[in-house]
Amino acid sequence: MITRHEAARMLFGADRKLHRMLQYWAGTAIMYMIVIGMLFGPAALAGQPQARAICLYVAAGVAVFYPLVRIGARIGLAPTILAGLQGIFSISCHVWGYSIAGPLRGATLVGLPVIVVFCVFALRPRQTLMLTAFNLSVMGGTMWWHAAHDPLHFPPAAEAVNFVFVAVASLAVTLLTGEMSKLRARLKTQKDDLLTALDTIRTLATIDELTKLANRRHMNELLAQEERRRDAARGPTCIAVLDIDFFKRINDSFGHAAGDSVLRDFAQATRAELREGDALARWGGEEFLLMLPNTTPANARAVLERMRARVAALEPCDGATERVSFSAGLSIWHPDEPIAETVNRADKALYAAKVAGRNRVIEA
Ligand SMILES: Nc1nc2c(ncn2[C@@H]2O[C@H](COP(=O)(O)OP(=O)(O)OP(=O)(O)O)[C@@H](O)[C@H]2O)c(=O)[nH]1
Repeated sequence: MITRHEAARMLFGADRKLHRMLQYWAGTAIMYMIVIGMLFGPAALAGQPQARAICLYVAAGVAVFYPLVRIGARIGLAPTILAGLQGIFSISCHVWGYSIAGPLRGATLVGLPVIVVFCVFALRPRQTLMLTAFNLSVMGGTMWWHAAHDPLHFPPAAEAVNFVFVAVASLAVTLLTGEMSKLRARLKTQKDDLLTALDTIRTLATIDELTKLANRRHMNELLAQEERRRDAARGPTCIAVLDIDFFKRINDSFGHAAGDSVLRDFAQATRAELREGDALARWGGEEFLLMLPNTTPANARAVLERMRARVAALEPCDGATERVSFSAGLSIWHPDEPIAETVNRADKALYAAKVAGRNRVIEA
């Protein structure tokens, strides 16, 4: 059986924008049904041709707009065009209804300002004003024509008063909805600005500015995530701490800017060896933390050796003869051990690699 949610999805589509447009369509369809049904339903049922014709016209119009909205969304038809067409259709219904509703015609005038309200989300304030001007000129022309040709049923004084009322109401609604549109546009700009700011904050909170690798805070989150995911069925997780050798010498001999450049090149070279799911972060000054999930120590060592080869191939800084190298301590995470302890062991292994002469990987 189809659930309510599935039925709504079938009728209004999955896309949020289309969903909203079709909801508006449904809103107007219900409004037409109520207004036209009340004004002309009984007469149409009694076989009165004018009443039947307007009921059919409205039903056909409503039916045509449903596929038009759906197709329009697919082919990228501007919502302005659709809203304009629906506005014009609605005006024609009102004018026709006004002409044939007899003493009940005043009721159709109430609907005129409502047209503007329904179009406000798709039209810009100037377009809404144009629609209102069109609306009032067509309705005003109709009233004038009837008053001139059938003053008995359309007394000129009453028509003039009706027109003034509908014009005042329509203009007031237009101005108000115009203000609403401006407010919406301002809110949208503010929302976009906030999203951009949020994006920047997120980047600043997770990325190291110099190397563009994950920063220490983000790496801690990834480690905690890995710890929570602890899954015996998966392969082991390896952790390595990498440290550039004699980095202070680079700084001291060639300046801080050269040191920064080495850090950037180092990050780019080592990152090139990562698979999806691996993580490399700047852990501190010239120290980096590598997490390789689902990787055996032998494979982790192979990754580190490839990184070492890439780093060794980097051009030394201007004036330097020695190439950049790094030392690393590697440890495997035992699932019964806190992951921070695995990092500690890798750190100790790194120290051992430094003591043993640097430019090497030592396993904890
Ligand atoms: N250029 C630059 N240098 C940094 C940055 N962060 C830390 N450093 C420097 O990195 C150097 C690290 O020096 P040490 O801890 O003595 O290590 P090392 O010279 O690499 O010696 P070993 O690790 O024992 O091989 C210090 O001089 C820090 O000032 C940075 O962002 N940019």
